[in-house]
Amino acid sequence: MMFRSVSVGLAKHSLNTGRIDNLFPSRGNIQGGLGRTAGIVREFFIREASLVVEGRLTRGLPKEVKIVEVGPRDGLQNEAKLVPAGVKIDLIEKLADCGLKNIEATRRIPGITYSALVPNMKGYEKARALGVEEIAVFGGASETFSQKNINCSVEESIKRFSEVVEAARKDGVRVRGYVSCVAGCPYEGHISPSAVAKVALQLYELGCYEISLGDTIGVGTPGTIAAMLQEMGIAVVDTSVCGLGGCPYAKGASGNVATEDVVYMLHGCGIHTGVDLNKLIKVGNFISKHLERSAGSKVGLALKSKL
Ligand SMILES: CC(C)(COP(=O)([O-])OP(=O)([O-])OC[C@H]1O[C@@H](n2cnc3c(N)ncnc32)[C@H](O)[C@@H]1OP(=O)([O-])[O-])[C@@H](O)C(=O)NCCC(=O)NCCSC(=O)C[C@@](C)(O)CC(=O)[O-]
Repeated sequence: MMFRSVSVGLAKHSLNTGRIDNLFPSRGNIQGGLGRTAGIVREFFIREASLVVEGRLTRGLPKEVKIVEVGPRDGLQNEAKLVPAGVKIDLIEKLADCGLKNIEATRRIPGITYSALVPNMKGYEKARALGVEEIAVFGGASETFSQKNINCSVEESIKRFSEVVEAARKDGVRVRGYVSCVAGCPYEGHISPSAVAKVALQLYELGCYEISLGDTIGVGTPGTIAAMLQEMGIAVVDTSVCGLGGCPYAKGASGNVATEDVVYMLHGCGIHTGVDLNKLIKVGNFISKHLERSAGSKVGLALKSKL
């Protein structure tokens, strides 16, 4: 079995420039006249660019990555300020216009796959009534988180999902499976890779076409993620515009990795996403303005004044 999707933690940590800097020792090519920070940043980009050209940085990486944009659902679910339906619809349409082809939401535009989160048959019936073509069932690798999030044990959740997946199969609806707390739980702490593998396998065997492994509270490191995954080669990443979101049932959830930052990093590594970064940054500004907060993406902040 190959898990093709990892959300949040792995991407978050691979964006950490400290770690990247440690990997590539300085070649001392800072241009004179630049300030210290600008010099370091410039040096980093020069080094990164030359490594991309040499192929050392990108060897073994996929040519293309599918981004699953979760901003309109996960991103807004924890907002104190009510986001009117009109703003949500605008957000979804603007995200689609950036080239994002997979968006977690319930607004439909031809050619875009919209998915809705479904915990049980009642949720499935509501999603079907809205005409969604894809749903996601969401379980957890931690018993306590499962109880807090969906009010049942992990075992009971799998029973509920089996009914949902069976109904979806009959209706020709695709089902994605989420496993939360794969790198740690806010209530139980360490979660063993075998607990993650067990739930992931159950979801896969039920018929989920893709399993999204969520580091719900953002505690994973390359070390913990590598211990969990036997096969790497991940080419699907869940992200949220502006880094919005976080599960309200996971205390300490630190939000999601920002779509803008992931797209920037992937493009910088020569990996195709089909997403227009400039447009995406504008969408980030649009929703940040509405939520009255500064952009949650580093790239959004850095490039804001240039657009
Ligand atoms: C799952 C339930 C509904 C179980 O809730 P429950 O109380 O165990 O359900 P129940 O079957 O006993 O029913 C109780 C009442 O809820 C109603 N009900 C039952 N089901 C539904 C439904 N689907 N839609 C609307 N209403 C529903 C049902 O009809 C009944 O209403 P009453 O008859 O008493 O008036 C509840 O625990 C719940 O709503 N949990 C919230 C889950 C949630 O939204 N979590 C956040 C998203 S998960 C996340 O963010 C993590 C993720 C996915 O992003 C990945 C990651 O980062 O890790």
